[in-house]
Amino acid sequence: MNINITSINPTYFTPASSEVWSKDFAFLPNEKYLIKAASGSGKSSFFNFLFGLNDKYSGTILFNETPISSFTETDWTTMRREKISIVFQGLRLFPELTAFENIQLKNQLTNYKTEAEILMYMNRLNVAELAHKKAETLSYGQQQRIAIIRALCQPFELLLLDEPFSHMDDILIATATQLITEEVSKRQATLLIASLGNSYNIDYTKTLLL
Ligand SMILES: Nc1ncnc2c1ncn2[C@@H]1O[C@H](COP(=O)(O)OP(=O)(O)OP(=O)(O)O)[C@@H](O)[C@H]1O
Repeated sequence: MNINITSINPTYFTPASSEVWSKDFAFLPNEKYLIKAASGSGKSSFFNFLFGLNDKYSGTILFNETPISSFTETDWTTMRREKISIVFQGLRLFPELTAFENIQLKNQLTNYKTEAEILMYMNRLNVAELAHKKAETLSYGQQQRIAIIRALCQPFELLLLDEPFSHMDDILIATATQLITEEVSKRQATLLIASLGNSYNIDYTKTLLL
């Protein structure tokens, strides 16, 4: 998916000058971008615009030439099932469901991954033994790993990760970035990672300061 952005700004606050707000730029397939953002600079707003959860902006965002402001709720539901996947800063796991159920809930919409593949991902991120524990009983770093696996268990052309590794140690981050970049390359997808500082040793096409 080609994403073209022309001079966007949130309508509800005046952001400081940056390489995102009021600028023109593109995100291309099979490329990785780091959005380096100070707290409060509007990183969640930017991701919510791209995920269709917030349309309070001026300027234009095009997905393959189509302004996303023209999408209906049905269009967005399809986009979120087939084209865009996200790890929210607040994760948004279902606390009463188990780790495995949280992943399957998303996966079952498209049956994108087999149960064996999901368990293999859980093994790689060292959470397989937690599969049947309720999400609310897991540490935040464990929940982050579940949210990452959930995001990978659906089709996508755009993967949005908002501070996805904040509670993970360096070894786990290296494993997670390996898994994520493998999946992104396989699908020729666009990866956007928002981070307050760390760039996680990923080979980015471009870093944008927000
Ligand atoms: N839907 C909204 N309506 C009105 N104001 C909003 C809305 N969403 C965010 N804001 C405001 O916009 C500003 C930027 O918020 P945002 O959550 O986008 O920043 P952020 O960079 O993600 O912050 P942090 O890194 O601290 O989570 C804040 O002052 C926030 O209160």
